Amino acid sequence: MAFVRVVNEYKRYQMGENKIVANNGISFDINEGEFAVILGPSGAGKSTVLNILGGMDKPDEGEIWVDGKNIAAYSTHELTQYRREDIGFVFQFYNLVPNLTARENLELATQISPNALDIDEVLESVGLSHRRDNFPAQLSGGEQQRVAIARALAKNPKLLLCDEPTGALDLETGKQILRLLQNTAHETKTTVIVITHNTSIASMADRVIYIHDAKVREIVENPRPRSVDEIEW
Ligand SMILES: Nc1ncnc2c1ncn2[C@@H]1O[C@H](COP(=O)(O)OP(=O)(O)OP(=O)(O)O)[C@@H](O)[C@H]1O
Repeated sequence: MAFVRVVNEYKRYQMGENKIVANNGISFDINEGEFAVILGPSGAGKSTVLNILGGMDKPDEGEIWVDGKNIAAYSTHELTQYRREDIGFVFQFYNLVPNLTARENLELATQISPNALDIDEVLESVGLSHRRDNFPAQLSGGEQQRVAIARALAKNPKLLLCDEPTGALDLETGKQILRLLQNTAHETKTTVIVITHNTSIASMADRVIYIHDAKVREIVENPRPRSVDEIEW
């Protein structure tokens, strides 16, 4: 079985009189160690999928298999543990704790995870050893996003989930972040899932899942993903 398998997943929101179908029978597979991109326009249902994969929300129907376990059937307690131990999350606006240094931000995250990696090694792997004692406000946007990625990776998660990770960055810095995420998947075998509406990223991915109007429209497997330097923006 694939490392991630989403089977016929539905999520609906009641908004007053209206029912919004955010995910309408979503199914896809992602293999371990893949750099996967979920692509679609605003409102297509991408964040809903990511939040469900991250255990922050539950589907109304369907199965969500991660590493052989159906998290859709998890209790609240099991989901809390899943979020703590198995999931690394990277957001568009970094969400670092402003009064903690880069290193302390990692320390905080690893305190709740039993599988944590060595913080200094992880900071080195994202090229930030020399900035470890700096506070977020003393770092550039790209450096802050690197700290956020390091913080997520330091937990040694099964899935690294990224919500528009380059959305707040300029082109060159965004490319560096994508390079880091692609390398992370291919070199450490961490499964990385990025949601974005930036179609340029598609050719870098091992797998692209196109979502439109709450449904999967197409899934493209890419046996020869490009490096970020080969991509036309
Ligand atoms: N908590 C919620 N309550 C009500 N409606 C919601 C909720 N979360 C999402 N929706 C709705 O579900 C639909 C899908 O939203 P979602 O955020 O998953 O899309 P998206 O593809 O991630 O969009 P974007 O790229 O703009 O973030 C939208 O119509 C949105 O308004």
